Amino acid sequence: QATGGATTKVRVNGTPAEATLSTTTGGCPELRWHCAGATAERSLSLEADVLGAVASGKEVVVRAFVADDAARPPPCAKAGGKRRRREYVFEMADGEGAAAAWGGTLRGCLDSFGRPKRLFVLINPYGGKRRASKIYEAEIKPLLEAAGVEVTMQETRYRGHAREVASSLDLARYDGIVCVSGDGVLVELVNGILQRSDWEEAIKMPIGVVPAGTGNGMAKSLLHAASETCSVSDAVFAIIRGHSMLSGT
Ligand SMILES: Nc1ncnc2c1ncn2[C@@H]1O[C@H](COP(=O)(O)OP(=O)(O)OP(=O)(O)O)[C@@H](O)[C@H]1O
Repeated sequence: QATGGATTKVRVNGTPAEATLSTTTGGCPELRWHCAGATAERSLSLEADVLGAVASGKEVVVRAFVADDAARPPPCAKAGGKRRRREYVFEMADGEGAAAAWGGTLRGCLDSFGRPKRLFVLINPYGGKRRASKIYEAEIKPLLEAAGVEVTMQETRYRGHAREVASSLDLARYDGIVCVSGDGVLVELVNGILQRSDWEEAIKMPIGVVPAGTGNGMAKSLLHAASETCSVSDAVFAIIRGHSMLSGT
């Protein structure tokens, strides 16, 4: 709040720039900067583009998930193209105090979005083309780490295992459950939850699905409803941003 709208001299990944962190305007807070000599202003929407942010010394490192053409007209325009992880290092001309203030404001904004912090991830290594475990290591884990999500991972070892896990999982330890699978494991998970004596409370647990099966009908329709394409990284990013199957968002 204290830094809302103020323009500050920075270096962004080494290039001198003027940057603004606006948190006071209505709509989604955003980070905008204009590099010396550049024509276009660049912007990141905290809600739609940013995974996490940390201040360290006089730097603020912002981890984002954006399309290559990150220069977009503000505010919060949807990026075209495939998103990938990018890191922006803002070195504050005003030093450590300014970096700490920005870091605090960014974290405060990100925290206010109600994103999940602790996820239980269930992976079916035998679903679809049997690539779920590789997909997890290569694409899912790095994104969740960049977003600072604490993950407990469990691979299903046999048919019916997901149902068993869901029927006895200590749900208080998690903000959500994610299936890296097709529809079969997802159905088992829901059935396991419905089998619990506390099912009426337990069924409120947010559930997400990352497509790693054959048909992936559920992942496709959920991502379509959220105007996202059906890719692993889009599904993970939707989960990081707090979209889940049961909330219907
Ligand atoms: N370790 C395992 N060994 C054998 N079968 C398993 C194992 N883990 C889960 N399963 C079973 O695999 C079945 C299919 O899984 P899943 O839905 O993930 O993939 P899929 O059938 O390829 O995808 P879709 O359902 O989207 O077409 C599930 O019903 C589940 O019971």
